[in-house]
Amino acid sequence: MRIDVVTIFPEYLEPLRAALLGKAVDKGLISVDVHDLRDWTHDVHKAVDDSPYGGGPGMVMKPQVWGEALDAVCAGETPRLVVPTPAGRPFTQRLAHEYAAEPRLVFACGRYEGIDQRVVDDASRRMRVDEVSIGDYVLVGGEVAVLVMVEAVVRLLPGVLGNPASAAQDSFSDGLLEGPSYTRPEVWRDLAVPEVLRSGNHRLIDRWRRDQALRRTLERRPDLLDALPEGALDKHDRKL
Ligand SMILES: Oc1ccccc1-c1ccno1
Repeated sequence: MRIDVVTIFPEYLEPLRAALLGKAVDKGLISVDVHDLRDWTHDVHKAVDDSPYGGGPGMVMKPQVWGEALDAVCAGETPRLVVPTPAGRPFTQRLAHEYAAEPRLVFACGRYEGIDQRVVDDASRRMRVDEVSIGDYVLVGGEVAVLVMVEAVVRLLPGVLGNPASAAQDSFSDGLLEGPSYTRPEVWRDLAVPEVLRSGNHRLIDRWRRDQALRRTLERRPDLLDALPEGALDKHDRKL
């Protein structure tokens, strides 16, 4: 997978070269190129924003600069363009899986009051464009959202995680939140590991884990239960 990021703060994306993601680059599983948007300015001040039409607070990122940058960065194999924005569709594990199947992703990091909408409208004439939110809160810029999305996507690629089964048992992989996890010692500060996990009875252990996941999902994210496909809950699940 080829990943490109366009930003006015390239240093914000340094974590993409560290740890798991850095290893994925070293293994040749992904390539990551970060581009400074200001490289496509032509004025001495390297201006990337301007006042909003219609008035209002803040500044809007200029279409000319973004247009030239995306023309250059998106050249070659047509990418899927992802634009983080608080006004975007939710970024979910399902969307992460979709992105993990893409050969090329380009991320456009907006700042200020956002990017002139015509940049998305123009790009949509040549490639698939997603305006995506990582949650219902406001950040200063899209860089942090890109770090979140790239990590969620790249960990799904074959060969990235040490144990591929981990991704298969993720929270959300079966539509539910993951239940609690435990490791040694058996008792810690008078708190004991649930006995069933030490029983060696894997049928009971699997049932207990499923019950814990259902209870946690019901308590914290009942909306996920409503979104489960027909037949996802068996008769035991429905008794909880
Ligand atoms: O708040 C933002 C500002 C710029 C770019 C993205 C965001 C955002 C907030 C939530 N998801 O994305």
